[in-house]
Amino acid sequence: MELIKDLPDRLLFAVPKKGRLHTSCLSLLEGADIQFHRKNRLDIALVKNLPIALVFLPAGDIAKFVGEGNVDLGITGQDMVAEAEAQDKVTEILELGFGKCRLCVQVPVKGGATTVEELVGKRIATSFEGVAGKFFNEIDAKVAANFTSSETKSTELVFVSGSVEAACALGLADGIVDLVESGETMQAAGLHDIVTILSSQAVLIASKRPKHPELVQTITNRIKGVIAAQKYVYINYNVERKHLKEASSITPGRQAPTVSPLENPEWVAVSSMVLKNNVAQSMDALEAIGARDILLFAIQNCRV
Ligand SMILES: Nc1ncnc2c1ncn2[C@@H]1O[C@H](COP(=O)(O)OP(=O)(O)OP(=O)(O)O)[C@@H](O)[C@H]1O
Ligand SMILES: O=P(O)(O)OC[C@H]1O[C@H](OP(=O)(O)OP(=O)(O)O)[C@H](O)[C@@H]1O
Ligand SMILES: [Mg+2]
Repeated sequence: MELIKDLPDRLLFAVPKKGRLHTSCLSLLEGADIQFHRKNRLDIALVKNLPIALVFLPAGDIAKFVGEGNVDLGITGQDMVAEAEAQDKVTEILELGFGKCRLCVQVPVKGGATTVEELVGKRIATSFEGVAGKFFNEIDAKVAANFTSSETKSTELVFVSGSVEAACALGLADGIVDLVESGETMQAAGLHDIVTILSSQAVLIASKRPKHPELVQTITNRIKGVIAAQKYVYINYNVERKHLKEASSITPGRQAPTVSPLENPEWVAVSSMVLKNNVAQSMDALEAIGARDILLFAIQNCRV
């Protein structure tokens, strides 16, 4: 097959083929000008404008492929890296700011355990057998150490691949370990969280010895640019020269603000990058020192 023949010379970049991270990954690739056409049902797509092939894989398998060096680069959740026990086998290059969630121990609100220690010896449903197993092994050992009897209780893990929240209501488990973002699914199932095992977000990961290190750097720089462009906006305003010091402290920029002279020597034009989530406060503060014609621009892309 033509496509397979082309792969050895290309950097392989694994992205989630579906699910929560898929759409955000596609817009990241578009922002980084990584152009490809994915044929229907095909999980490999050659990039048209760079020597890269995208490999569409389940988010849960990506850390393993990157860790083993089968692919150079990947995007997945930090929870998946932990579950694959790949933290030491991959380099986490960049947090991507989406797919934010927490992996939590959850129990029924009514009549459930109030501490994780109370769950020792009981049944826990989860798709995160690795992380949850390690967590409860430690709790089991801690409880056993405080117990004089020689009998140690082990918490039983019950593997379920999805809809984990249903397990308690169905009588399959006494608690669960699963992801929480808004908390909507958990609340709808009559559960609440008693412990956060880990916090997670999507990350760009690379294998320890990538076959195409320069391309890894190029893609990293491009993705950094897209993320920075999403985080910042560009502000431009006029202010009296005598207020320039205050103005600069309101909008310091990443290095320093750009200051340009105006026809009126008592005034200057200032432009600067500002964090999007601070921008209303910055505009209020600028207005308060008499700045005029305050304009805000979206940044399409940048390198910082
Ligand atoms: N509700 C959520 N909010 C934010 N991020 C999430 C959420 N659920 C999952 N994630 C992140 O997305 C990753 C992939 O989860 P996703 O649900 O897409 O995979 P999956 O459960 O294997 O697939 P599917 O649910 O389609 O069967 C998770 O490992 C986690 O990092
Ligand atoms: O706190 P929330 O915003 O409600 O999100 C949490 C839910 O999202 C994920 O499920 P997903 O939609 O992937 O379904 P799944 O159980 O089939 O994996 C996760 O497993 C939780 O069930
Ligand atoms: Mg899911």
